[in-house]
Amino acid sequence: MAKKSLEKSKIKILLLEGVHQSAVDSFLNAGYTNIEHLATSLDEESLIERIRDVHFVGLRSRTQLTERVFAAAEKLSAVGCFCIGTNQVDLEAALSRGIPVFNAPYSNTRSVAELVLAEAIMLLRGIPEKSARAHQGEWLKTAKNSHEARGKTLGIIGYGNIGAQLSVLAESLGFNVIYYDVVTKLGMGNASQVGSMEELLARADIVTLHVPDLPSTRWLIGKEQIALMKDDGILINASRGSVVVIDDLAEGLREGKLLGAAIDVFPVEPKGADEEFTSPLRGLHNVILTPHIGGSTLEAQENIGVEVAEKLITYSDNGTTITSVNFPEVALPAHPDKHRLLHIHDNVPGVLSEINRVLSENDINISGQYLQTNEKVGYVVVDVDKAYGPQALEALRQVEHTLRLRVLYSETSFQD
Ligand SMILES: NC(=O)c1ccc[n+]([C@@H]2O[C@H](COP(=O)([O-])OP(=O)(O)OC[C@H]3O[C@@H](n4cnc5c(N)ncnc54)[C@H](O)[C@@H]3O)[C@@H](O)[C@H]2O)c1
Ligand SMILES: O=C(O)CC[C@@H](O)C(=O)O
Repeated sequence: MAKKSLEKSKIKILLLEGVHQSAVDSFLNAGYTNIEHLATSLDEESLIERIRDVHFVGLRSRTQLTERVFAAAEKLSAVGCFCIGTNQVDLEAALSRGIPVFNAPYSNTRSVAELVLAEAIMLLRGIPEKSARAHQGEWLKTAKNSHEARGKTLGIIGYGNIGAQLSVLAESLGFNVIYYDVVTKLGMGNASQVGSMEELLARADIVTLHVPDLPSTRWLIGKEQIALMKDDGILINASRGSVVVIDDLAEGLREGKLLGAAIDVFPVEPKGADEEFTSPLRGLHNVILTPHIGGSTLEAQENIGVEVAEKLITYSDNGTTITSVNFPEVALPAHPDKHRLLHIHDNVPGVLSEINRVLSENDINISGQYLQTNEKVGYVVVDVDKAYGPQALEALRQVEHTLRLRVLYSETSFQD
């Protein structure tokens, strides 16, 4: 049989938004040399043009991978989000085309936790206003509204990877930590879970948000919730811009209900450095505004680059989908001297037996078979140890409900 593998140098990788060089190096070290590395994101139209011949795309939080983009991405095999959040990707559109999406769930969590802790202390001391005044030549030397962190109550909403890590750091500084999560979770150290968000809002001196962007977390904190917070409370949001009603927060700050706030994420964020950032929070004293940089440290970005590139490389070379956020997860062994067929299909009864019928009719011997499904998609991986003709692959593609068939030649991957 003629060798069908696409040379790795022909597999096109598009990396957007200044993904760290460590990602590029990982691809190069794995033999993938056809890499386009852009410092910015692309708008939908530009992306539609650029993505047509791309096999793997890497992005951060700014690039929107919409249904229209996926429809144009005929060769796309997988998506790498070089960050935690995946709300910028239409995961359903990806899944319905048999495209797994990967992210980096841990690599920047420490960076966010450190920033939030620093902001909590700065806000407790009124530093944003004092610093701004000093820059203007004023000397605001006062202890008014200035507090130690020791003994204050930090309320964490969303006790996941970031929330739990913050909890440990905060306790070591003397904060009492309480948290609210929709899932019952064991607290780190002496931190204790409270039964409702309302209870947390009423008890915490500082409320910090670490929930994902979900329909249930949209506008979680608005006028009503701010009213429940302590007078002179502090609100920190480094999760997603859709979680806080910014106009309500601005009102709470202007009216003096809240002592301060630190906001890293916004309902609408500038697409790039040349677009003006607008927000009703601009100009308010004791408010720290940061341009979505909670996870933007060199350490985190370098680790993320390696982590996500490795996931894409492993999927390309071997078919493994472990930790994909939208796809059935399969951990696969190496496949020396075997061809590996990756069959992705709608999860309906009968597809597996149909695949095996085609293999049997084409006299293809199966040396290993793996199957995993989620509610929408089935992922069948078959290692075969016998040469086969193009008609067998075509017959597999013709199996009803097939979304995609990829073939990995023994050592190199073949994109189809
Ligand atoms: N600012 C940044 O640069 C930056 C960097 C990294 C992550 N993030 C964002 O931070 C957030 C948290 O990330 P993570 O890695 O800790 O996520 P995670 O998935 O590990 O934890 C989220 C937690 O929120 C809980 N949760 C879900 N809905 C909830 C609700 N309605 N009320 C209370 N708890 C709820 C979940 O049960 C989970 O424990 C995400 O939105 C992520 O995108 C932002
Ligand atoms: O790096 C980014 O653009 C996103 C950072 C953060 O929001 C994440 O989801 O990890």
